[in-house]
Amino acid sequence: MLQIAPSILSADFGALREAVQGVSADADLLHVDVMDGRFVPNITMGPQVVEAVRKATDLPLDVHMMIVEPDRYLSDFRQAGADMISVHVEACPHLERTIDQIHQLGALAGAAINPATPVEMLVDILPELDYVLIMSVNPGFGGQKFWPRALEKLARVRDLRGARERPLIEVDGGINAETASQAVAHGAEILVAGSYVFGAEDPKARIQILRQS
Ligand SMILES: O=C(CO)[C@@H](O)[C@H](O)COP(=O)(O)O
Ligand SMILES: [Fe+2]
Repeated sequence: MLQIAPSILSADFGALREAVQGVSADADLLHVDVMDGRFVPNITMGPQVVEAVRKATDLPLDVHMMIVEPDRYLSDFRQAGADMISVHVEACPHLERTIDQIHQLGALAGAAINPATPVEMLVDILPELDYVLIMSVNPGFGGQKFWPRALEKLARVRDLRGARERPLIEVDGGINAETASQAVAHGAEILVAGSYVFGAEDPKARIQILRQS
């Protein structure tokens, strides 16, 4: 079943609780973008914000760590309420150990990859992953244009997975009604959408449109 994960990066931070509660009945997950100004050229939120969001909703929290040395913060984010944690392959020299740590903390573990990183980097770790996050923009900011070659990458992960049910395939960046349909046709099972959902007057309606992809 297709899962829709609104990204709070594009929500009104002055009214974050209301924004989160406004989508809680319609979304499947809530996506939280953690950026450190080093792995990506932007700084966003830390465990305190995750804790606040945790109190505002029962939705599973999907925390996307765009930081260097994510191992140092896994436990803090888990304690703050993260249910799913993805780390970037490009930031993890010992990815297997990092994925194992996420599992030991009791969360689902995902590996995220930038547009320029081939999905084949994941071949040997694939059976240990709960999900793969394919970036369809260069990470760092919301509101960017979908990178069409991400579609081939989605299809390649689906091929690599073969007959197994896991890892689930998540796509993140530039998702709207049109790109959502294309992504789903190429294997996406979790759609992250920030500006398309929270930039709209009626975020719930946008979630319903994505669900029809
Ligand atoms: O991880 C990121 C950006 O680095 C995303 O999760 C964005 O929040 C998606 O925003 P839109 O492209 O949907 O506006
Ligand atoms: Fe993200």
